[in-house]
Amino acid sequence: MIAIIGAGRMGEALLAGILHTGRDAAEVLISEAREDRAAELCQRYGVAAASPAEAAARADTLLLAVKPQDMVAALNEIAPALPPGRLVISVAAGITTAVLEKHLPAETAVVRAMPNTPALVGQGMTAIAAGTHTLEEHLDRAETLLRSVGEVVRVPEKHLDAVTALSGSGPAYFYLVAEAMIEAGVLLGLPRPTAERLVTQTAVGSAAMLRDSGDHPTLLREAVTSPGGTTAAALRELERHGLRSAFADAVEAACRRSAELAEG
Ligand SMILES: NC(=O)C1=CN([C@@H]2O[C@H](COP(=O)(O)OP(=O)(O)OC[C@H]3O[C@@H](n4cnc5c(N)ncnc54)[C@H](OP(=O)(O)O)[C@@H]3O)[C@@H](O)[C@H]2O)C=CC1
Ligand SMILES: O=C(O)[C@@H]1CCC=N1
Repeated sequence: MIAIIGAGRMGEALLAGILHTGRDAAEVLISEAREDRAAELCQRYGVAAASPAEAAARADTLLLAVKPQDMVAALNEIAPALPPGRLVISVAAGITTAVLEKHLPAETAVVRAMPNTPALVGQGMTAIAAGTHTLEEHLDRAETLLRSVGEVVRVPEKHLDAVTALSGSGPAYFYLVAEAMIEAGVLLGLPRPTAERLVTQTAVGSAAMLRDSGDHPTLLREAVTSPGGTTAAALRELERHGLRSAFADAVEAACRRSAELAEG
């Protein structure tokens, strides 16, 4: 039995992804603070709801997806009901395995994970790191579970704030670029639905090339950039507006914020 504690946006993405891979809904519990949200998800996905303590007592694997600011309160709710031998996976930004272990019974196996919302469609990217009492078997279990919603990599925990800044928050950066491109198309007089369709399929096609061609992004970009052509004119403007340093600063800010969230 798996329990998802905190079924907000990320919790739902993981829930949908896990069920999509054929796991029986009777084997999944959700625990969600907002009752109307819990009822809606139970109806949509056919899972049952439980209190955090009941979920802790019944599930072998607990997936904690509450906001970092709510994590200690959630840990305090589940800790008294958690039998030995359970696996606790947290997806909260910034919350270290040391914090998780401090608020759980001694020797609890914890895994800190950083997924992203494309898990909802089975295209997530998750990085995982082990806690002090986490055995290979626990990491394998976490990896198998999270692989049901996309790709998984193992990283040392010291890299998880950077991972959070890059792939955890990353979908938002791509969506912002998509929004900006759609607006630029509308500015040039394209009907909005046409601009949306052009940008969406361009994003999908570019992502497929990035993943499947085996070529570095630089090579792919160069292949689009004809000498003296339109792309070179556009890229010069993006460089002039500091796109690369904007990304460097943005990702650094996200990494710093992730580290701050650990401090509560
Ligand atoms: N959104 C994303 O793309 C990603 C998010 N994450 C991490 O996932 C976590 C959740 O983020 P997100 O889904 O965006 O946030 P949400 O606020 O959408 O979801 C969290 C949910 O948990 C509920 N909740 C709070 N406390 C408890 C509790 N004790 N027991 C049960 N439910 C509780 C909240 O209710 P209420 O609103 O009433 O507080 C809310 O519905 C965060 O820690 C975030 O860092 C990780 C990777 C990506
Ligand atoms: O914005 C956040 O804090 C969370 C963590 C990564 C993505 N969303």
